[in-house]
Amino acid sequence: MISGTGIVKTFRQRGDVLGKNEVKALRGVDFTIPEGGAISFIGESGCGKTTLGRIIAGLETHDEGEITIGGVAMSSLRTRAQQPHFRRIQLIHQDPYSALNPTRTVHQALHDPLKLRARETGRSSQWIYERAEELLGLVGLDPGYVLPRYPHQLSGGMRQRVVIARALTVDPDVLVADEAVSMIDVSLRLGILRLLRDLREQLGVSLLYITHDVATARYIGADGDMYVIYRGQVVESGPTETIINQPVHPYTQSLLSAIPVLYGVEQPGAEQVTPIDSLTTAAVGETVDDAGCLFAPRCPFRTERCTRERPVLGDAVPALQDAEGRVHACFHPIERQVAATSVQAP
Ligand SMILES: Nc1ncnc2c1ncn2[C@@H]1O[C@H](COP(=O)(O)OP(=O)(O)OP(=O)(O)O)[C@@H](O)[C@H]1O
Repeated sequence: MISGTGIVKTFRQRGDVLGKNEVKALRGVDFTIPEGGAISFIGESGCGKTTLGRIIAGLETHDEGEITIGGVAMSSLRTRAQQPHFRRIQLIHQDPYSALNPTRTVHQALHDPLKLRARETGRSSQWIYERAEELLGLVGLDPGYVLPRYPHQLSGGMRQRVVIARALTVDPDVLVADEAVSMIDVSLRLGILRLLRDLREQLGVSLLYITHDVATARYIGADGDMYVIYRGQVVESGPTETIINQPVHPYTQSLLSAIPVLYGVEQPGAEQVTPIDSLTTAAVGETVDDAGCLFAPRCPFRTERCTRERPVLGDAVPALQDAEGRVHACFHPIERQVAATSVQAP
């Protein structure tokens, strides 16, 4: 199990002593990735989800908080000693082309990490070749075809499968998929999502799925938890199906109201919330950063209290965690029917 508590990250520009241009990317985030489970971080661009994914994968430092991997608190270790722990968490980037070295064939891309793995586990060089073929087979590629090829000779979907195969060379416990299908041709996306789900089933690897897209998050982690992030704060979290079917935070409701219609003729629930995208960014700029709910300037249900006080996840009214296992940071949590519902075609 991997967990994080109170993760804070602020980006500061060099020389910005007064912190005038600092960006509060994460404001005290808690999360748990259960063994073999699938969770998702969801939110609009800039909310901090990529930064959180990078911190979890050990690719970015954080200012406050603790990451615990398999019961070991990372703050108790020196950077070098943290590396084998973070290696158990592999990040899959959204752009498979930039993730692969264009001057190296697939064979070369897999050979180096496998050679290291062979050394660690006392295996032969023959094993390296066999394992490369096995991993490519596992991600649905024909080793004979892809091994001698360079990234540019493969489709976007194939490249992403190679990136996933490379991540698997170290036998990870967790795959962090950051918008893993957003730069892939639409027709190939479902195949990659299905592959991630299959890998979880076959290998028992946990998935952390980072996205702005509710539908794919649901596909990947319907049985896991969803964390809705707004401006660096988790505003609602809990079982994915509960969050999608009975969201209580107005931001989650806005995200869900904005889901495109998927099947046949559908209409949004009667209580649809104004999709936040239709609000101006000027409204966002009105947020007073040190007080009040971060979502208040865009919230159609805000009250005077919301502009004065900041609700904390789990502390807000009512009690800590409701019967559905969901926590939220809102003073006025009300279930609203916002997701699209099926209606009869005329
Ligand atoms: N290296 C950096 N230096 C300064 N600011 C950064 C840096 N990385 C991220 N940020 C800022 O931190 C905030 C969170 O960024 P992050 O990339 O984590 O968001 P995101 O939700 O993943 O967005 P996207 O989906 O667009 O990648 C943003 O305001 C971003 O501009």
